Amino acid sequence: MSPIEFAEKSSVPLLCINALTKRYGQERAIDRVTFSVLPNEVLGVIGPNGAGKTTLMETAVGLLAADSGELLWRGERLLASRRRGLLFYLPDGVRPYQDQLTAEVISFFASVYRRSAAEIDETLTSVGLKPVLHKRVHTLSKGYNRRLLLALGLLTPHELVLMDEPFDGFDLRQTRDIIGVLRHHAQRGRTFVLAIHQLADAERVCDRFVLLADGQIRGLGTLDELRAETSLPNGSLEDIFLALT
Ligand SMILES: Nc1ncnc2c1ncn2[C@@H]1O[C@H](COP(=O)(O)OP(=O)(O)OP(=O)(O)O)[C@@H](O)[C@H]1O
Repeated sequence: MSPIEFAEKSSVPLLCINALTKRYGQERAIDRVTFSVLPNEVLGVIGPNGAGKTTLMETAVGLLAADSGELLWRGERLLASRRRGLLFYLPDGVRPYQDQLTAEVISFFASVYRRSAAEIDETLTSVGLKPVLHKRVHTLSKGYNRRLLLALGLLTPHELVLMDEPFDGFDLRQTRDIIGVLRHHAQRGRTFVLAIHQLADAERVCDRFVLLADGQIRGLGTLDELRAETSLPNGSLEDIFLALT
């Protein structure tokens, strides 16, 4: 592919979310949310508790039915029936196959997606899961359960992986390691959408940000774009979020 073809291909959004709205009764948990996800980026959906991050992810992947709005995949309408094959979603706080050994869960997932022994080994090493392979999933600590979820996400072939609070349960050093893993996979062709409420973590891992409050987008762009928009040339993501909400 020539450099020009590559640039053109890269500038087509992988996913466009157009005016997505989801109500619970009278409450609009997300309200006409519109943004694009670019190939190979790490996009952060940032917002405080109750902002609508989980609802946005679950509506986008089709777990919840939207009240209105649509999704486009590489410019074409994406029906709910095709989403499972294109988008992989890692929810917050689930424990997959609780009674199984961690090694068995990994091995099952890897066989479904035909991963080689080398790919499995690399994934287990990168997320630091090897010390607990002999343990049953329900006995894993919160941080190790999170590592298991990350490993499962990385073993899938999906181009776009959405993760709800991927750093929850990690200390500073573990968060830094996992940020490195996600950035490495983004460089190799994966795209990530991460719902994060810790602004400092988000600032370190994400290329661009969707700032969400009360179900509505309050800001969208790179840190530099958001700094320019808020006239805060040296502002942190936290400063920007406070200025916009
Ligand atoms: N099943 C539900 N029924 C009714 N209201 C709901 C339901 N799930 C979420 N909500 C409401 O929708 C709004 C958005 O919630 P959501 O869980 O999407 O936010 P969030 O940003 O993911 O929050 P957190 O960071 O606390 O997980 C909140 O006001 C919440 O109370």
